[in-house]
Amino acid sequence: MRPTTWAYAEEFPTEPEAIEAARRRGDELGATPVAPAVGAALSVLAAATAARAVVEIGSGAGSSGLWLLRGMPRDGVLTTIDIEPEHQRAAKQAYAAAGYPPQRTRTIVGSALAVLPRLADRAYDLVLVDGHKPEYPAYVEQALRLLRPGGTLVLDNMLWHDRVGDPAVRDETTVVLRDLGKQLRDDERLVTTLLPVGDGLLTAVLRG
Ligand SMILES: C[S@@+](CC[C@H](N)C(=O)[O-])C[C@H]1O[C@@H](n2cnc3c(N)ncnc32)[C@H](O)[C@@H]1O
Repeated sequence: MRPTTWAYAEEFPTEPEAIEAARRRGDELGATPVAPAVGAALSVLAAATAARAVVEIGSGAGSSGLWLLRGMPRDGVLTTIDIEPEHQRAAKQAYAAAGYPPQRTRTIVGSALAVLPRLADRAYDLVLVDGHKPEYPAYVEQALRLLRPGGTLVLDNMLWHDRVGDPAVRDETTVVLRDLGKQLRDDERLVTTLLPVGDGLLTAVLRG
């Protein structure tokens, strides 16, 4: 694909003002927010699957959560986890500033690997993974337990800054993400694709 076409597609979505503000806050806090094209894909996935119960690992300052909420049905609830209280505070403010009532979000401060085991089995329609990259395999193990049959698993950064696609790059995080992508691709329980949007959005549906 020509770089101009690529850039056109990446810049195609219109970013709502409240999400732009959350993205800027995320950048300030060092909680790298999803790019608008990734966010728009999250909205579409949430809308296409009418995801009412969503878990997010890595709230940041709320960008990805706002994109998800945008696509979810009006009575949908986003459960979002972040280890940094300051990030979670910023995310909460972002949801309120965008007009979402508090009952639409459940914000949890804590380590994802401590929080996830407390969430119910087969109770969620969609799980977004955007936390600490080396922990992705452990998040996935939990996510597959949380998802209902037919539910959607989404992992951001699965191309990891152009590193995953280059076999010569073998640092620890890259290898973890590369191996995980292939493992999910080959998992018979899942229907999987790696969308080359933003930094790579691996999307998988748990077969019913
Ligand atoms: C890439 S940022 C998430 C950005 C967010 N999804 C967005 O679009 O605005 C990663 C987030 O994961 C959080 N995080 C890192 N390690 C974590 C852990 N072990 N448990 C939960 N959250 C973690 C960080 O504090 C950070 O806010």
